Amino acid sequence: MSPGTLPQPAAAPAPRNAEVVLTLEHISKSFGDNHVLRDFSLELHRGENVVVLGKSGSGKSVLVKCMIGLLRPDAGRITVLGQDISTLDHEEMDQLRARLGFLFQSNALYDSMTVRENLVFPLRRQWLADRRDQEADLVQQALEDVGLADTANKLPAELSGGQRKRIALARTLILQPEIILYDEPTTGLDPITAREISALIRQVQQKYNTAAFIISHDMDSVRLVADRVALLAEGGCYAQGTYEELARHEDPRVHDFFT
Ligand SMILES: Nc1ncnc2c1ncn2[C@@H]1O[C@H](COP(=O)(O)OP(=O)(O)OP(=O)(O)O)[C@@H](O)[C@H]1O
Repeated sequence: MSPGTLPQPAAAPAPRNAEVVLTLEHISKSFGDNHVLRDFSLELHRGENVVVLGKSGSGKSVLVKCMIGLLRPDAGRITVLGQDISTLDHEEMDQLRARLGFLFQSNALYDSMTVRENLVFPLRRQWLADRRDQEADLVQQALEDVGLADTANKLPAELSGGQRKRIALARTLILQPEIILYDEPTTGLDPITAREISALIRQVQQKYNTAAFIISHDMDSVRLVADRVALLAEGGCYAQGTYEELARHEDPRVHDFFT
């Protein structure tokens, strides 16, 4: 790559006809007089990366918390992998969450555990007992997927910020999630490392055909990872389209994000 040349987005799959794996229908959520979500609707397809953009305080985290059952919307329906989450009991919700992957901004790695111990930790769930005898292979595969095959015996403190982000992603991948929720995956990383993480998000999508719901403010990353961008404003899905479509949008509320 010559200096100053921007990396081009990887060729995206054509997910529009693919199965819908997550549906948010007419979601509303208020805290007292603060009407955070108002009639928000969005669909996510298998194999598709959707980025949700929105100003600080617009309700992105509230939306994610509703999706994973940590907050109950006041109105609307959320269907994840074919299940209306309002009908699930605690255990059913837990089992559904195990089919989702989360990559938190903080990485949420255990500092006192080695990389291997961090990776096997999520496999210790009761209903995943059948995968326990494959632990070593699963750890190896997940570390290879993120390009860090030789770090199994290291502690998180011995790794760089970008490497810790990769290990956090490996820990998510070990559960073979069908949908991955990324919360600002490149925040706090330098621009080169941020691009490497964006490329990795694309590689994971292409290898496993996972769907991803990504919250990001990093427009370089948004351009690289998004098949579709949805703008959360005034509590609703204010606009959606490809990165290029929204960047050309006439409404300054939309294209201001891209300038
Ligand atoms: N548990 C809660 N109780 C009361 N208000 C809440 C609660 N959670 C979120 N809010 C309010 O909802 C609004 C949206 O918050 P949210 O954290 O979803 O924003 P965000 O878009 O994720 O912002 P940022 O980009 O800064 O992380 C804010 O006004 C916040 O104060």
